[in-house]
Amino acid sequence: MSSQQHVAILGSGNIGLSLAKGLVKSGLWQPQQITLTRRNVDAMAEYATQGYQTTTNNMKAAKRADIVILAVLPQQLNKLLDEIKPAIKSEKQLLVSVISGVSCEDIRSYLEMNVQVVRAMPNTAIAIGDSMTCIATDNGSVKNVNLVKSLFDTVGVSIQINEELMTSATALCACGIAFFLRSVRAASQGGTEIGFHAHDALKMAAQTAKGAANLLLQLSSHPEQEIDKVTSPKGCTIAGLNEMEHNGFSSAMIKGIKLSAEKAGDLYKAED
Ligand SMILES: NC(=O)C1=CN([C@@H]2O[C@H](COP(=O)(O)OP(=O)(O)OC[C@H]3O[C@@H](n4cnc5c(N)ncnc54)[C@H](O)[C@@H]3O)[C@@H](O)[C@H]2O)C=CC1
Ligand SMILES: O=C(O)[C@@H]1CCC=N1
Repeated sequence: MSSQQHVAILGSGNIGLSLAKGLVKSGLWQPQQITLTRRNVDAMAEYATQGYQTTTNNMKAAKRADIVILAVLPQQLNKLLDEIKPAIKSEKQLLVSVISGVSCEDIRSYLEMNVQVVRAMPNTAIAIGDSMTCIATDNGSVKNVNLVKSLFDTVGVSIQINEELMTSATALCACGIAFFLRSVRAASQGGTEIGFHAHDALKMAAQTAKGAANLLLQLSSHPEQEIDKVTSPKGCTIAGLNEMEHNGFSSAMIKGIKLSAEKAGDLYKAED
C-alpha cells in the first residue's frame, strides 16, 4: 500500500470504525493516512489520540482522500452525497460503499458523475478480523477491485461476486451473523433446560458452533458428510435432528434468508 495514499471513512459507526482498526492492525496503513467522519466528533476522541484524523467535515475528508469509503445507513446516504459532491473528481477518487441496497449506479446517478464505485459487504465479525466480505463493481478497474479486496482481506476473508448478487450476499453473510448467533443462543437455552448454568451453556454452544464451522472450512467437506459421522443408528443425534426438522428448522432459515434478501434490495428505494 502506498504510504502516500489517504482513505476517508465517512460515517464511522460499527462497520467504519472496525474497518479503520483492521487497516491499521494489518500494518499496511498508518492512522495518519485515515480520516474518520461522524456527526458527533467526540465519539471518535479515542481514535484522535491514536493519530487518526477525525472530523465532522465530510467534504474536506473526501477532497483529501484517494479512497472514499461510504459507511452511513442507506437513509443517510443522499445527504452525505450532497455534502461531498463538490469534492469528488472522477479521475481522482475511488468510491467504496458498504451500504446495503445501494447499487454502484445509484451512487453515480445521484452524483451525476462517472466516478469508479466498488461495493463491499462485510459483516460485524470485521471487528475481530473475521469478516466474510463480498465485493462487486460495475465499472471499477481490476486494479481498484484488487485494492478494495486487499483492504477487506486485512479484516477477514473476501470474495468478488456479480453486483446483482449483492443483496443475496447481504442476507447470507451480513444478516447471517445474526441468524447464526440466534441459533447459538437457542442451543444454549436448550443446554440450560437440560442442566447447565447459562454462562456455561453459552460457552459450550458457541465453541460447538465454531467447531462445526471449522470442520467445513478446514476439511472442505459438506455439512451432511459431517452430520453422518455424528448420527449413530437409532441414536440420540438423529432423534434430535429429525425433531428439529419436523418443526421447520431448515425451512425457517431458508425463508428468513429469502426475506432478508428481498428487504435488503428495498432499503434504499424505501428512502426515495
Ligand atoms: N451493521 C452491519 O452488520 C452491517 C452494515 N452494513 C452497512 O454499513 C452501513 C453502516 O452500518 P453500521 O456501521 O452498522 O451503522 P452505524 O449506525 O453504526 O454507523 C453509521 C454512522 O454514520 C454516522 N453518520 C450518519 N450520517 C452522517 C454524515 N452525514 N456524516 C458523517 N457521519 C454520519 C452515524 O453517526 C453513525 O455513526 C449501513 O449502510 C449498513 O447497511 C453492511 C454490512 C454489515
Ligand atoms: O440489518 C441491516 O439492514 C444491516 C445490513 C446488513 C446487516 N445489517
